[in-house]
Amino acid sequence: MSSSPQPVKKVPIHLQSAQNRVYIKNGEIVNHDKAFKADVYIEDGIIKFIGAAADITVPGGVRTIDASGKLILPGGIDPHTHMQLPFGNAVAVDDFYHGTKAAVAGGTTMIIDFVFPNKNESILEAYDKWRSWADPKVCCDYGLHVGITWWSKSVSKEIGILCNELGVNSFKTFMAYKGLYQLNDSDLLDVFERIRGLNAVAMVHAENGDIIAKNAARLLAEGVTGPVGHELSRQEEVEAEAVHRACILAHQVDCPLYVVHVMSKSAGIEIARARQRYRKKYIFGETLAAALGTDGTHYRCEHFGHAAGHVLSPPLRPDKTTPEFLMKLLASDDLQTTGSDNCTFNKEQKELGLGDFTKIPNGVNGVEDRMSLVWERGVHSGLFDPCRFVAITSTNAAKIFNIYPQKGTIAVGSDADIVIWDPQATRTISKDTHHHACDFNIFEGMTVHGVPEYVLVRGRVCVENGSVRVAEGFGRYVPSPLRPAFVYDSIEGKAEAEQLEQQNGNGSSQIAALDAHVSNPQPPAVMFSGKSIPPTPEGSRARVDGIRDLQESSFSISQELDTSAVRSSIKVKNPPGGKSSGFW
Ligand SMILES: NC(=O)NCCC(=O)O
Ligand SMILES: [Zn+2]
Ligand SMILES: [Zn+2]
Repeated sequence: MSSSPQPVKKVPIHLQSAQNRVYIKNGEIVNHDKAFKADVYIEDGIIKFIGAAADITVPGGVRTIDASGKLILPGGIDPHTHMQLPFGNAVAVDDFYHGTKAAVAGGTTMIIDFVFPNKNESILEAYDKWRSWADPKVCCDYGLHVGITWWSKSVSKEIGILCNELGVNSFKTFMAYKGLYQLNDSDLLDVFERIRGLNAVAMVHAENGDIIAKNAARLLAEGVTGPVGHELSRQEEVEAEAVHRACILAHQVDCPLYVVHVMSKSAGIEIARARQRYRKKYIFGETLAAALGTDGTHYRCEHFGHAAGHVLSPPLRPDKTTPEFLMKLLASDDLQTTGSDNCTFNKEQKELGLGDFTKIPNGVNGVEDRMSLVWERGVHSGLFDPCRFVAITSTNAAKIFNIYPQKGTIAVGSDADIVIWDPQATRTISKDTHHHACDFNIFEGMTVHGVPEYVLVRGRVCVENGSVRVAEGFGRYVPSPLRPAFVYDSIEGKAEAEQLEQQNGNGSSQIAALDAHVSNPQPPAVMFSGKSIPPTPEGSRARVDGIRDLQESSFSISQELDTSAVRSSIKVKNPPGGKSSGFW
């Protein structure tokens, strides 16, 4: 990270009115590629000037914010939310108002939500429905991915319309939720091929839905009905197998693939391996605030509400070293983004799954706490620097979904989505003080460093010293154009690279290179403001050991879990009478 000043031009700006005009002085700008001291001037929601105070004339009356000792960051982009999602018999309680208010309170200034069409529903109609829910309520800008929850010629045609006319460039497929959204391999191949043909981006929920359905039925029959059954039915090899298969399916048809919610070490390793195999092309991996900030031991809590409050898919892992392992994969660019999968249900809604874990509505909070959590566990703990923090909380998502540099950077001409970040301040997370509509917080009681002192959404000051003043409907829909250069430029160099490889006849050396990489990960250079933040030696060792363990005995972690001990400790409430119709 350099601290080089930007080249500056004298910009004579003479302002008549203070409206929509903000001047931020004395802060340190942190982008994904560099950090430097400079002032920022904003007009009508756009960054107009970055440079030294001496190079700008700011008249009185303009709103001035003194950012001395603070960092000026691009607002967070959460690429994975589900506001007011209908899921089974419940609707997520964070609607587009409460959800985006919570986002802004935590320093996230854009979300990308998911349209989930029902089976046989037109995906265009579903898109319109989501727009009609979101547009009047969003407090910050938003984009949409669309779920390919079923497959037909009409869906294929409508994908083209979404891409060419409606600003959607990313489509989520499901290898889980059998009988609901799950596609088979043949359909997945067709969907990936169609997406590739449009220069769009495929996304995948990678868990093997057939295995999950079988395991869930067996566990229920054995009397394991509580939330622990959720994780037992979909242990990490079930996730890793699907990640592996999805990467190969996508590669077969040359389609870029973004794997959402990577929740386990084994799945993370599969992404790292695929990225090595394909030379960083095709495959991108996202993990979640939940996976970085807590773990699956909560499923063993005997209070149903507490355990069910942590249920999401794929589940949190009971292995307590998983969060740090995933954080290190983010540090080494084996994973690229962090989302929240914010999809919140109240205790009463979670109780739909009393007596049958497959009926617990899936989802947790995270949109408000994602930024602070990643700061705490990534930067504050010394694993990576603030530039990498910006990359994995904002810039990489903007690049992958092709909204960069409008979003994801502090630059002249970019939207003024800005967070003034106090890296030393702390806050303690609680359901009693959060801005979500839900009555539970999976990070309850955690104290985190890194607090957004000010948050500007397109130039509008929405957070100021702890007070959150958002405007319902202020946010706008942000279209995502086709062919993200960040994704497609590298893919299109593929033929050349493969030719070279064939000439060198070095197929097997790829594996050797991968093994060298994963057993000897290179810690990133951690420099900030001229100070070196060394990665903890214990941490590095833990990562190496973790990867070696995984390599020595494939998927050993999930097998080690003593399920018989868990089963005998579960109280059976309302054993199910018949076949479950839960979320498989
Ligand atoms: N993740 C989760 O449990 N709920 C939301 C739906 C999904 O992302 O699969
Ligand atoms: Zn999913
Ligand atoms: Zn999700």
